[in-house]
Amino acid sequence: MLVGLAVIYAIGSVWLAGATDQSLVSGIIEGGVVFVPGDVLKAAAVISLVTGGHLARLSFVE
Ligand SMILES: O=C(O)CCCC[C@@H]1SC[C@@H]2NC(=O)N[C@@H]21
Repeated sequence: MLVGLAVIYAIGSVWLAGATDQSLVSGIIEGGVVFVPGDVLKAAAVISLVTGGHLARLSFVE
């Protein structure tokens, strides 16, 4: 999950910097860093659900 996010941040930041004619540092900040707090919370929620077995107990998840 963390590796996947890192790949998404890397691709998105480089793309954003190029598409908006910003420096790479600005692209990394606006395309990666600003999303880190929310993504950490989402990852923690998913890890909690999976390790707690809650997803497996839901009837719509086989
Ligand atoms: O098109 C947009 O408005 C921005 C999309 C950004 C998607 C990325 S995926 C990683 C990061 N975490 C999110 O929740 N959104 C951004």
